[in-house]
This record gives sequence, structure tokens and C-alpha cells, in this order.
Amino acid sequence: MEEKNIMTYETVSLDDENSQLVIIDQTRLPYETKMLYLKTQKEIWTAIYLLQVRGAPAIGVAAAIGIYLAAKEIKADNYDDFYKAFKEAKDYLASARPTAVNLFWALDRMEKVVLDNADKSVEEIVKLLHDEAVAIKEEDIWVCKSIGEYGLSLVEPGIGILTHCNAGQLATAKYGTALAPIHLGQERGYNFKVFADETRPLLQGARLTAYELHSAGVDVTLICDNMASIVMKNGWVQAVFVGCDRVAANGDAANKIGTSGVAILAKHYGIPFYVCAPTSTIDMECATGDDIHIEQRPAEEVTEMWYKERMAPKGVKVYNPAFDVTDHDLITAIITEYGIAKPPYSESLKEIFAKKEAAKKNK
Ligand SMILES: CSC[C@H]1O[C@H](OP(=O)(O)O)[C@H](O)[C@@H]1O
Repeated sequence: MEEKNIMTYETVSLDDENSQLVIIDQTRLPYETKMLYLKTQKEIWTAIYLLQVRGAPAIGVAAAIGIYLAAKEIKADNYDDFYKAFKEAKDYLASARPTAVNLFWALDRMEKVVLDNADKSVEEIVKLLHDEAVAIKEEDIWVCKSIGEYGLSLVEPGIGILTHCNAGQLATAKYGTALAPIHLGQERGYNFKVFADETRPLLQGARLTAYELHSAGVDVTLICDNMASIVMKNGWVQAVFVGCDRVAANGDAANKIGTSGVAILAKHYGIPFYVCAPTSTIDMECATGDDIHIEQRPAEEVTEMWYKERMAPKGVKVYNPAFDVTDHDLITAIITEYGIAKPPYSESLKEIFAKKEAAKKNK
């Protein structure tokens, strides 16, 4: 199948006319650009679990649209029956994946719409849920662009940047988080030289980041995960940008498996390591990285996927954590849409949320 300019596609959207969630099937990229039209809760749950839609912000947007579509189908003529059915649908979607906090952040935000409008009719509440799901998506575009601007303020044109996994447009509503500075920089002639870790076992770096950046005309070089050290040692990397799935109140950050190793390498080579984190991905209820639930995924993702034949002996034990936690003391700065947090994160993240509250009040 011919590759297209994936940057021209919407990662996740609501088709109002047909009451369906529309996503790119990211398990088929880069060889096939297949759109999925999802109506049922099972289809949406499965799309999140299988990473057909993936990336913390994109999962949040998909869940917000998904729970709206569920609410639209609830047959209830009173609030209590409606809320009971809503809660069941919310708990079901919340069970799809445990680590990315945006899934829960978005579902909680949608539930707040229901709780805050108990005096309204079911029909009015469903309309408010529609508007909230659309707002969550639109806000994500602004959040990513803002992270891109703050990220650009930290780097010079022409530098080498390494990134891990995919925290790009395919992980968000647009621009991405870790790739937002790169996409914005491309629009402004920054000419970054990007090294994309392939990111085993699901190859989000090879299949998605390299594809996104190549489509956008960015100078991108694909490397195996075990090559990050040599490109840093060669002096080809001046900054690392990664995304995140859950940041704890002390700045410990959960991200795709392998990220903590990249952070240790960056520290060793004296390279700044930046985590790009929407405030929707910062969990101030989570004290440290030790409190973050790390998703374990099927062994077959390690032993079978991408190979013509199984690449390991039948029955061998496999450990397949989808994420790891980078200790806060390995992180140079956490870039949010309300500014750049520097250590000590236990204080600076509070300041970021204070800025967010102030901005809301001034709206
Ligand atoms: C902008 S969040 C992207 C974040 O999510 C990815 O995980 P997955 O592909 O399993 O959804 C990865 O950790 C990225 O950094």
C-alpha cells in the first residue's frame, strides 16, 4: 500500500452525522491508512486496548467521545437511571488501559458534566456531554501547540533531537507533545535533525514517529533502541524530547518502556532531557512514580509480532511492561501548556496548576 501524508489526517474525531468515533487504525500504519468508524462501546474499548488509537491525549479524546456516544444511547427517563447507566459505561471504558491518566481525566471530566447538571433533563445533559467532548478535543490542539512553543524556546535551530516512542500528532488531536516543538520548528525553518528510537516491541517510533516526521519533511533518522547511546556519544544529539502517560506530583514520569534508559544515557552524556506533559497528564494525586500502575501487555507482542516466524522458543517466559518511570532527578524540565517546570517539581508543578486556575478565572 502506498504511504500518504499522515499529517493531513485527523487522529481522532466525532462524526456527529453518523454518531460514531472516527480514528486512524494506528496498528496498520505506516503501510495502510485505514480509518475505523466505531459506534459501540466494545469497539471503542477494543480500539484503545489494541492501540488502534493510542497516546495519552488521543486516548482521552477518544474516551470523551466514546462516553458521549454511550450516553446518547442510554434509554432512561429520569436522572438516577441515566446516571447509573452512564457510570457503568464510564467504568467499562476506564478498564481499557491503566497507565495513561488522560483516559481517567477525560472520563472524570465528562462525569462532572452529569453530576453538575442533575437538575436538567437527560436530553439537555447529553447535549452538554457532546459539547464537553468537542471541547476536550479542541483544547488538546491548543495545549499541544502551547507545549510546542515552550519547547521551541529551549532549543536552537539545526540541533540534533532524540525522541522515544510516538508523542506526535498521532498521539494527540494535533501537533503532538514531544513532537510539537519539532512540527512547529519545521513550519519555521528550524531544520532539526531528529533521531527516532524504533521503540520495541510495538515500534511506535519506527511506524509512527518516523512516518509522521518523514511526511512533514523533517530530517529524521530511525535507530534501534540500542543505538541511542552511540548517537549521543557521537555528539549528534543536543536535546531529548519525550512524551508521558502519567507524571507524579514529584515529577517522576511514566512513559513508554525504554524512556528511563534514554534519560540515564542523556544524564551520562550531559544532554538535556525534556518531558512534554499536558497538565491533563500530570496526576497530582499520585505522590511518586512508585504509585503509577504500569500496564503489562501480552507476550506475543515480544515473541511474535513483526517476525515471519516466532523469534523466541515456545513457552519461554516474557516480561512486557508497556511503560517505565523516569525518576524526576533525571528530568531537566517538564514542559506544559502553562509553562516550563524546573526542579523541584513538587513545587513547580503546583505553580503550573496555579497558573492554569488563574487562566481559567480570567477567561
Ligand atoms: C503524547 S502521549 C504519548 C505517549 O503514549 C505512548 O504510549 P502508547 O503508545 O502505549 O499509547 C507513549 O508512552 C508516548 O510517549
